[in-house]
Amino acid sequence: MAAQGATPPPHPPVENSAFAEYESRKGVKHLVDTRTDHLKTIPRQYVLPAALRPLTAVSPIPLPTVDLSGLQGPPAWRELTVRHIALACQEWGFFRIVNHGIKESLTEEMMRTVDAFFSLPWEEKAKYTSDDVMSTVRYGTSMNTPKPHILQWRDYLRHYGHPFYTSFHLWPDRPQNYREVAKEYLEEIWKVVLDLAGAISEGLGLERNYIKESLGEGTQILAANYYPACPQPELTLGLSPHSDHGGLTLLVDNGVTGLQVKHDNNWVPVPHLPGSFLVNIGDYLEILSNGRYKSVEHRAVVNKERTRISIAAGHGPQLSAAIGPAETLVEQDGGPKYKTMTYSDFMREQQSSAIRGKTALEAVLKRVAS
Ligand SMILES: O=C(O)CCC(=O)C(=O)O
Ligand SMILES: [Fe+2]
Repeated sequence: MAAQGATPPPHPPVENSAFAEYESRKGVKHLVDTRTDHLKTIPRQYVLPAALRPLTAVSPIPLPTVDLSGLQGPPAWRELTVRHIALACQEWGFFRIVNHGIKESLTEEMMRTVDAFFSLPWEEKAKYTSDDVMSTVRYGTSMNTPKPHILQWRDYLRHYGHPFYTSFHLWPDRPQNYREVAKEYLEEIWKVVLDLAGAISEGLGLERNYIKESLGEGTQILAANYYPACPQPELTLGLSPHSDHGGLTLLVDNGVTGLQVKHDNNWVPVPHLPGSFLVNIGDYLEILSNGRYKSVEHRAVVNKERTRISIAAGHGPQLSAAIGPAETLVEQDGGPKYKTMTYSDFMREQQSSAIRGKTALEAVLKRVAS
């Protein structure tokens, strides 16, 4: 019992008595939709300790914006674009691309289709739940791991993309056009990723095809995130700080801001820019570049008014590939900074952790040091 006269708690008590473990597995959209009394406070399972709450963002600082059409231009223009990308990778690890060739109408259709998927009855989406973090198609809530953790205000759909023969037949078949739209979208994204891979290889002083060859058949993973409006956004997060395990992630949202990027130890909010994609460096490229480029921590905050949807497409090599630093860079640096391991082992480790940040990558670094 609280002592009389004690300081009141910093936020109103959370009305969560009926919110059982089983209910939380149904996710935040289900929680918000089924509360006819209008949820005013969030269940305590979502309340972060004070130190981890999203209070510390600084004002937006413009991210580098790269005009990708330069990669198709005359050699001097291409060279400038390659340098622009290299600088953005070095300084930020996060940048915007414009004139990337993906039709805005396709991105909008993909966004509507994803929205329609999340709007399906919970029982339909539940067909895709799985405790296996490597599952080909997976619908869930909070973080990817089934390990106990403070819950996050996020539902997600995650599945493999290119090469499509491994998973296409297992993707959601509702809404009816999901497979068709998602395939077209992911195919277009894959082309842009190959263009970027060529430019990034050159920027690192490697052959233009270096990253493309290292990707091989590749592993493309789509993560669609659904963050409903939240009555107490200051107490929780949509997605906790993490880096992406792949090399390059292409990200779009539905125009509702919420992404924050860690830059110079500050959380910087990233505003929406219509028609652009955000690109970020993930762990595989940090490893391949022997640490010249760093994967960047980012997180998603939620808000009181509007549902936010984001679609991230991550790209790494095929699962069986050994990931390690490029030989040429290792020679220049006098040794590898990361141990080589298979991409699937790395991904499993990263996706299983309930404390994210860059823990999986740090584990790889430690193995080299010891
Ligand atoms: O919602 C966002 O903006 C971030 C999503 C994200 O980081 C991810 O899915 O890996
Ligand atoms: Fe991410």
